[in-house]
Amino acid sequence: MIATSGLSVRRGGTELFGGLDLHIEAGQSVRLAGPNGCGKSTLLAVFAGLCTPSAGSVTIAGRDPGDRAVRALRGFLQEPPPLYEHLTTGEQLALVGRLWGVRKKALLDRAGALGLADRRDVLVGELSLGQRKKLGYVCATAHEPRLLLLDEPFNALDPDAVASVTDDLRRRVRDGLTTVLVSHLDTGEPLLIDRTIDLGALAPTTGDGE
Ligand SMILES: Nc1ncnc2c1ncn2[C@@H]1O[C@H](COP(=O)(O)OP(=O)(O)OP(=O)(O)O)[C@@H](O)[C@H]1O
Repeated sequence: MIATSGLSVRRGGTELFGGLDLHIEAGQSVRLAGPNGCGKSTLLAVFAGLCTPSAGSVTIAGRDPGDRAVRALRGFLQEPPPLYEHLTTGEQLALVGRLWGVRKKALLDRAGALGLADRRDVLVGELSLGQRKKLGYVCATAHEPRLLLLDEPFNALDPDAVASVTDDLRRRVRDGLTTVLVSHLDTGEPLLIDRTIDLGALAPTTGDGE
């Protein structure tokens, strides 16, 4: 599903990943680990087509990460989730549903199951951090992606929400979803992680700034 060859990314005067060769097979669940600043979010951004490598290459399902077809198979829960502050929760879901051809009701039901039922007519800008995270999760998974990039999906979630999101993810993983997860939180619940990649073990090199 994901392949990198000789991948390096220059950010903030630091060269990250040092020529990383990586293969993540379809259906695998991978956790990116390592200390603050080692490049976990940056690697997700590369997989999302939002950050261009300074060296090497990356493909998703054999294509460039920015390819249109890749966008349809990939979901990305960013930290923080990009949402429209001036839309209501219901309008945000309707917008995402329209983009992907998914019924608004189905998305409202999923949001309701995460405890957002009474937030439907509330502006996104007036949601709490945890509520935004839940909404971001529903949006990121609205089109039933085959690849899901997750940046701190459990941040700010209460224990019930952690359990609900974990259950949802486990179901998707069992159905063949490929996941790349960044999380500092040990939820205490196995997420069916096949492999942990320690980016901290790849020493960054410092040089001229970007
Ligand atoms: N927008 C940016 N512009 C310049 N440098 C950046 C930018 N975002 C991140 N960096 C730098 O890139 C490096 C990797 O950052 P990144 O956020 O990917 O690390 P991380 O492992 O996800 O960290 P954390 O665990 O704190 O979330 C850091 O040295 C950081 O300063």
